[in-house]
Amino acid sequence: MRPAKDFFAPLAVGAPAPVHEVPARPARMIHFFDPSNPKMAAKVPDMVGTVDVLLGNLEDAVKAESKEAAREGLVRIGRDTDFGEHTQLWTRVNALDSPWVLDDLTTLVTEIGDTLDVIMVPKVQGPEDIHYVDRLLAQLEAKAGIERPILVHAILETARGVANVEEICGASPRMQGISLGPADLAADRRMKTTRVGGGHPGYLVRQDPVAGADGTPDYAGERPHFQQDLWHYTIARMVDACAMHGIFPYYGPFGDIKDTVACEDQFRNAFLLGCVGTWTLHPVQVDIAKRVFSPTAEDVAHARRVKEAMGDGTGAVMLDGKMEDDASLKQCLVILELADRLAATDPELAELYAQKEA
Ligand SMILES: CC(=O)SCCNC(=O)CCNC(=O)[C@H](O)C(C)(C)COP(=O)(O)OP(=O)(O)OC[C@H]1O[C@@H](n2cnc3c(N)ncnc32)[C@H](O)[C@@H]1OP(=O)(O)O
Ligand SMILES: CC(=O)C(=O)O
Ligand SMILES: [Mg+2]
Repeated sequence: MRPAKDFFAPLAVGAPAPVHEVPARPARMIHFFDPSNPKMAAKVPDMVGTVDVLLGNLEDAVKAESKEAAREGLVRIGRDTDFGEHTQLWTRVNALDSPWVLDDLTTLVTEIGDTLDVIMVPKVQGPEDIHYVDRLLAQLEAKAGIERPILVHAILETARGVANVEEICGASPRMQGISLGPADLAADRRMKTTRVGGGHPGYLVRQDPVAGADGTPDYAGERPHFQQDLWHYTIARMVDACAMHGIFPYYGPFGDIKDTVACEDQFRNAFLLGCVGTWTLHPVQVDIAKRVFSPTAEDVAHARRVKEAMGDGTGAVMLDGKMEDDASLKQCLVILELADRLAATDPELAELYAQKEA
């Protein structure tokens, strides 16, 4: 165990000092692209400013024969692209047990480490995986003369990872956040869904049977049923672990690209439960993520009214027939803080929220 006094000490001589608080930069959508795919890579410069995070993916979805091309492509993009003030560059490296990850980390940190904001580590099993990456990054940062620490994001996609999620979140001051990895997690848990995220029509609850003419339950009669969220438990657990450690939870991929309606539902469930963003796999998902992970103008206006009505923040008042008090004010302050943060980087939202105020 690392004692508290050493928690924020650099792990290599010459490495930058770890951050004491993870910067709350907007990351409503982490947009995935394959740097070995020339068509996708060519679109990256035009996406700057339209997405909060561009993520060069090196892991799953990149063919084994293209791993080196993806790594080299990402180095080129990192060197040649101006990411501006508001779009971050992240990467997802290959898994820690793969033959590619050591070269991924070594190459990326030494070649474009000062441009990379966050490294996403897949299939994290426990704090030991984060400790390994933490020390190695410190060594590489020192070697490359990088002046601010690169942050680490873990994907929650194994049963062991879920069991250890609190320890993973607290394993290093580099920990920026966690994303749900529903595909690998489903396989690892031996769940029986073959979908990449989203619900399943078989996972439902059904209303009790009503009594038939003879007074006995009519099991064959019409009985409303409702599809349930397969991911609720894991997302809720991830949100609590992240909140406890002051880092950020994200929904992951929604693989049914054509089903934009269910995609929006899944994203919104995650937003309401506390996630700050999601992955976008295709350009069609970007606006959905932007819409869902930005509070609505109505929510912002309501939160402002509660804040106003609550004066010094204590006591209870009635507003539109509803009780508001110290606790509901805190809920409203969450919305207002997020709205202010997003408006600072998104002029359209700034205007929308200001209009509602006028
Ligand atoms: C479980 C996990 O690990 S999830 C994370 C790993 N998976 C990924 O990263 C997947 C990323 N996304 C993709 O690979 C692709 O979007 C696919 C394979 C899902 C669909 O690709 P396509 O069949 O080419 O989609 P489609 O034909 O609708 O693409 C339309 C245009 O958008 C482009 N495009 C598609 N996805 C992206 C993207 N993620 N970023 C930028 N541009 C994209 C295509 O190149 C195409 O460009 P064009 O009009 O110049 O030809
Ligand atoms: C997100 C991811 O990697 C997965 O679902 O497996
Ligand atoms: Mg995965």
